[in-house]
Amino acid sequence: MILHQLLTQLFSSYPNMGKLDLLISVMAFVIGIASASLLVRVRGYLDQGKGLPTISSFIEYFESSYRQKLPHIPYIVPVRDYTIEKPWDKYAKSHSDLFACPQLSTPSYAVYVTSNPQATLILSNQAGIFGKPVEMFRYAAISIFGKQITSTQNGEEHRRHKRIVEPCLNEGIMQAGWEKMVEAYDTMKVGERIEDGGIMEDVKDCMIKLTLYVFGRSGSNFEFPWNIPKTKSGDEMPIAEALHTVENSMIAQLLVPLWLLRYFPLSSVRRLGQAQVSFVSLLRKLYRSKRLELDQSSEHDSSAPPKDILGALVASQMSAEREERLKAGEKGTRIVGLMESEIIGNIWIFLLAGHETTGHTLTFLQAFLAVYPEWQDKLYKEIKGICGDETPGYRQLNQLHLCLAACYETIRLKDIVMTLPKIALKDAILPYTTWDNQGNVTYKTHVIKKGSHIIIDSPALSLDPFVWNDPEKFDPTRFLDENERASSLINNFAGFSLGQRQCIGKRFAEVEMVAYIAHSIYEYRLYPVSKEGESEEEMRGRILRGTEELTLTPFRFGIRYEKR
Ligand code: HEM
Repeated sequence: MILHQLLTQLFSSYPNMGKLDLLISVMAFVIGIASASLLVRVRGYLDQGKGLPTISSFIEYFESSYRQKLPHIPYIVPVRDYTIEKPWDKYAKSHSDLFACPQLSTPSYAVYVTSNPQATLILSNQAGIFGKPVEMFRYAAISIFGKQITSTQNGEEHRRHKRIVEPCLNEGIMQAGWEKMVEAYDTMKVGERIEDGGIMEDVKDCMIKLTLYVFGRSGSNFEFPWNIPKTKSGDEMPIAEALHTVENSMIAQLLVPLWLLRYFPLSSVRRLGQAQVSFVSLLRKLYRSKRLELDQSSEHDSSAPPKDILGALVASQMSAEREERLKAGEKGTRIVGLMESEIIGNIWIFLLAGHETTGHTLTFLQAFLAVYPEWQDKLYKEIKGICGDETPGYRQLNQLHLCLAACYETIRLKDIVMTLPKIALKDAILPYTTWDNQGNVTYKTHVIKKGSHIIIDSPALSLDPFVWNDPEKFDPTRFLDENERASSLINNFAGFSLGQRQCIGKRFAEVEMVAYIAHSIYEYRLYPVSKEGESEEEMRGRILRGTEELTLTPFRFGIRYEKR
């Protein structure tokens, strides 16, 4: 209507011009103004980055799931400038640990990438000045089932989620996590036929199944067969199959709308939609029945906290509601804690953030141990020294320092999450350093305008030679307590992020990983499986490499498990 009126007015104002010519002229004028304002903005961001080395790009470069798949086109799609193979290289070449990264696709804000340790601490700890860029695609996409903690902004919204989510990862859940991992490990040995030794053909696939199994069993005691059968299409899928299918198609689940998945002409794609629908509907039913169960049991006995994550989440929510009722009496009708969709969203994020990260770390860890067998001997010595002839148990967890250090060292060298984006909520100043060929460092600062995005380049930070001795070397002892630099290194280690937004499942991941590694090294020696005609060097390169999917993802490789 408005458009019609505008056009009528326009045509009557220029009666001597043809309608088509007039329209073309107006469009050219609008495009010209838009391009000029874009250029002015980009120019502004170039000015903001003055004095810094620059990597320009036409695309939103920090959405990791796709950048590695694109061809390298300088200034347009500068794939090689951000290589995941050698993350520190770009800083080494430019002698600076802060870059300006103007992106034509995001003209409303400036973008920077940093690997500076002090800047990382400031960005992580000053939550009122640096928030989360929650409008970024990655955070918006993962809220498909309901808002969840990872995509909340610092402050009230994040506190509301954390208040409910954090208490559910309690001591009981940690112990259950250990027990379920041991159960998963035993199931895996049978499923992969390696009980008496043999080849695990696809380590990544096995570790993903393993951590999914742990999530399913500690999530809500779901039945989890090692080889999950496929149900007929059209049926509601059993939870293990729904979980497994959703997990296997994470990028499609996040990118493709549900209606398209459900009505797509190919049955294999429709199956993905069916898995999503089943997954959410099963979680909803479980949530409601858990509430009912806890409601009834609390009338008789409130002493035993639930030992499954869903139960603990529901208990945490119900306790927030009870607290509110006590405070407000009969008037206590205000909604507190999380809505049902947010509970589902948080269970989903536990799955998404929890099992793939842990599975990939365990895969890379086994690759490191297979190519550096001396570390297997050291781990075995620690495990035997602490557990003797008993198989490792949860009570020994806090003594297995080298096992835990090996997990940290793996994440240092193979940073699974890869980028930690932040947004300046106010104008701010960030430190950075430059250095000359002799290694003489100059400390500098840069003004960051409100609204700018700053990406913490955690893989590069973990390889910074000014922080880590011999950074490329796999050496877990750098994380041991007796090493005097260890505590300061751990405090600055960004593999689990830092500050208020640090990984909430860090301890759970540590429990799972130490349980697996302590059990497997206690029982087996691990050997890499080479391909025919492959040199030692090539084999190492192959099994230690990864690619970018949702997280840093190992390629397919096998490991021979030999019984000790
Ligand atoms: C080796 C395993 C893991 C690694 C390396 C890891 C790493 C990370 C990182 C780097 C972040 C920050 C992400 C960002 O700011 O965008 C994060 C956040 C998070 N992680 Fe993990 N994680 C691991 C395991 C887990 C597990 C097992 C769980 C759940 C049980 C979990 C749940 C979460 C949640 C809920 C957040 C969001 C926290 C918040 O925003 O307050 N993670 N993780």
